[in-house]
Amino acid sequence: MAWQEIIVDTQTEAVEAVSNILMEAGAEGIQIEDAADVQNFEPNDATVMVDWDTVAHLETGAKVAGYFIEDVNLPEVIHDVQMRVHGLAAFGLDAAPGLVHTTKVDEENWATVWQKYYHPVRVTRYLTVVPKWETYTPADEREQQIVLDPGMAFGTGTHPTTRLMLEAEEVHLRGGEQVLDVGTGSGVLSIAAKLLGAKAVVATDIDEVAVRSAQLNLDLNPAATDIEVLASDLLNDVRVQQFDVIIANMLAEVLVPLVPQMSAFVHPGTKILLSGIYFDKAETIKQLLIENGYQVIEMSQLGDWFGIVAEVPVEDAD
Ligand SMILES: C[S@@+](CC[C@H](N)C(=O)[O-])C[C@H]1O[C@@H](n2cnc3c(N)ncnc32)[C@H](O)[C@@H]1O
Repeated sequence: MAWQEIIVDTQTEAVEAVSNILMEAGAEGIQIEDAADVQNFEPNDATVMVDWDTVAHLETGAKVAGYFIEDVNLPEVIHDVQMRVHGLAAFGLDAAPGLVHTTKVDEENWATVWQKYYHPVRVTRYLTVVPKWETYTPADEREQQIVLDPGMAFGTGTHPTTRLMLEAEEVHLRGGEQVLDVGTGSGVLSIAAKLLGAKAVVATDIDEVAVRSAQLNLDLNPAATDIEVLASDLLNDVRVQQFDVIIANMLAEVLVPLVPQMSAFVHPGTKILLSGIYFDKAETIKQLLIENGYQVIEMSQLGDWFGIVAEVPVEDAD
């Protein structure tokens, strides 16, 4: 059996909490390397003397590695682990630097590993995510299919943060909208927007792998026309225009600079659909929206994750 290794660079005091996070994320085993173990090492009668100059060890901090079975959805698990490690500060634990990385995954074999485990999922009332190698017959004529090759990008449609956004799109899109999808990942939310009647979509991602993966997924969906995918850090490379709907499923740390930047891209009535918000950041993002002139109209929760829908207020006609 092959294993995926997810490693968190952290501090001694956070080792136990990070180990718990990795176990809760599905790790089958944990390995800890802690500089403090070397510093506090006291040989006793039963210990052979260790010459630390000749043994590879950490000089500072700690590394916690979790071992996951090969079918794990790596981008989604990494995202979860990253969020929860960042969240430790709220409990007074210093987990810095809190970097999450993996041992190299062979991109060639990635999809083959997936195919055994990845099947159609009806994510919302009308939207079903179907892997590209499956032939699927919808249960009724209202059910729409988003065909995806999961590749290396985040967004198979089943992660709670993506589900919150798909549900929000289903509720708030009316048809004919110009949509901006920031941090498109696999492109899942852009494809959904088109299936729900959007006129055109601009989809961005900072990650070139995601940009390529989104483009490949658009090509699998006949409805995914008029979607422009571009590489951009937040909105830096997006041509200024006014969108009717802006969607972003990203960590709160990334939403914080995004919210003020959106002001140049909205008009009265523009809807903002945000997700990727871990529960302890929901109030911060809500207040940030209010400070930037938005009216928060909906907050939804799935497990530990929040979605927020806000709107640019429309002036009263009288
Ligand atoms: C949680 S995933 C969301 C993917 C997909 N939209 C979904 O809902 O499933 C967040 C995405 O945002 C992208 N991202 C992170 N920081 C970004 C930034 N500063 N600018 C643009 N995209 C960014 C990541 O590469 C990733 O693809």
